[in-house]
Amino acid sequence: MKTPILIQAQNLRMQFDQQIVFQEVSFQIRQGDFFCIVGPNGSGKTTLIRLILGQMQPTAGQITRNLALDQMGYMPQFRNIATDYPLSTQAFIALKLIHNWQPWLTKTEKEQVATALQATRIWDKRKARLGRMSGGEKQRVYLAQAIVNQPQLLILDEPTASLDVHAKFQVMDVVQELNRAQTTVVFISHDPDLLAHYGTQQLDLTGGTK
Ligand SMILES: Nc1ncnc2c1ncn2[C@@H]1O[C@H](COP(=O)(O)OP(=O)(O)OP(=O)(O)O)[C@@H](O)[C@H]1O
Repeated sequence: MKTPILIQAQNLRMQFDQQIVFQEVSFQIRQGDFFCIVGPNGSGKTTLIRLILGQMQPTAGQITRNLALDQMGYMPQFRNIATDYPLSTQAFIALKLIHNWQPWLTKTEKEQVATALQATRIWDKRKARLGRMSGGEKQRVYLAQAIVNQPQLLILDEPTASLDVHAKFQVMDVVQELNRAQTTVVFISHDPDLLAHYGTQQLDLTGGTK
């Protein structure tokens, strides 16, 4: 039996001034998918993610979300962080949960941070300063922040692009475990090995302007 549709896109067209980035793009993302978006630089992968996240509206076409915006977690492309960045790993992950009206964590929220630290296998580094961690560890911290409120849909924009082979598979193993535990994954990558190994669906934006 097919699982429920979380995202449905019909005939999407995206244009900035005279530049058509893509058009006639249609797809469905179902619960449990490991949905890969591929295409060369500038083909509109990040733009498509911004449409899914509701941060932009398409020039034409329709995108329907059958889940709330706060049910989506997003890990952007690699951001390096200065070595003197003052926050610990766990404090950085908790930033996602801090509310202006209550600037401390509840017991449940502390448990959510602990769960995210364990799921991404950085529990032992929870008190380490983020700025001093390796590239692969930082990526797992960003991943932990993206999953701390247990989103139904997790969107990853080239999560392994800057990593060596070992660190790459450490990140991907965590993502695969999350997917097996029913988190739907949307995954942008240029890495054919990863796409073949983990992907269950693929949307190719190559030549999307035609
Ligand atoms: N807000 C914007 N205003 C104008 N042009 C934009 C805007 N956002 C994206 N673009 C343009 O849309 C095109 C697609 O950009 P996008 O970042 O989505 O591509 P991408 O496939 O993610 O690229 P990469 O693989 O290099 O990350 C680019 O030419 C970019 O300059």
